[in-house]
Amino acid sequence: MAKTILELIDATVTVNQGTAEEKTILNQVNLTISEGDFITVLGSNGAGKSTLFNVIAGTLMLTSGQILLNGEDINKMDETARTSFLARVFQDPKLGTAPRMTVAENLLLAERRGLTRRLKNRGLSAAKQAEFAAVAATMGNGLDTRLDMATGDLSGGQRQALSFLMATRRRPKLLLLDEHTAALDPKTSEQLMAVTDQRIKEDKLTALMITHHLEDAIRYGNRLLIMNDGQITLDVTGQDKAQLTIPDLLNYFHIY
Ligand SMILES: Nc1ncnc2c1ncn2[C@@H]1O[C@H](COP(=O)(O)OP(=O)(O)OP(=O)(O)O)[C@@H](O)[C@H]1O
Repeated sequence: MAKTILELIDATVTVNQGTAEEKTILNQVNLTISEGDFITVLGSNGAGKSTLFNVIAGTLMLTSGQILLNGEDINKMDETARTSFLARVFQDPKLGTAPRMTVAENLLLAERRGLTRRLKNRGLSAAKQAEFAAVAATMGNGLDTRLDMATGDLSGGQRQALSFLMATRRRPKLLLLDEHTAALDPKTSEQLMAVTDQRIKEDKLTALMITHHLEDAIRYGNRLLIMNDGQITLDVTGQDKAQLTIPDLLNYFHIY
């Protein structure tokens, strides 16, 4: 059996406590994530999907319940500390890359995050440049020919491909994809999705991906969650997931 990497136990977040706006936005969620899981996450607007990611990433603290990484309570670990094992890609291509730095410099930054200053300040060698060109070429969108271009001048698709490369460069133990293809045109979105799937499989990454594309949620990953009103209302894996159809999913949405 695959090893458990992350566990949420009765995870609850209540905002605006003690006021008229008090609301429980994550409601006693229990979730066990195994190493190598690729979990697609569906749910209507406001269902709590980003809240779930925020709790895992440490941008939101639990009001009650527990979050365990390899069995250790990390509820008090802040967002910065969690970047040692976790990376996140957002919907907006502008997040996650520094616009005035070149593509190669951004990649170098991602690779050296958390290292000592001496190592960080090492220049960009020809060998490194060649390595980055090879990595960027795997994205299949011309990013490899733009290594010296300021990131702010890239197309949205190229910039999002760079964000994805930066997030996966150091093989995070946990990868959170927060609608990372939603802002792209259909062809570019499909291309990034295929590369995402390939990278997750090849590097044996553990990943969660929020999406509103029902087709993608069924097609990719080994497990599918549906969230509604701060709770996980469907959690299917393996064959049960593979057999799901779009009408099945629509049916769940109508129920909730
Ligand atoms: N920090 C916060 N303070 C108050 N309310 C919040 C906070 N974060 C989220 N919410 C509320 O919690 C609910 C769930 O929000 P969340 O962003 O998790 O939904 P979502 O499923 O990601 O939706 P979408 O598909 O629209 O991105 C919403 O009603 C939202 O307004």
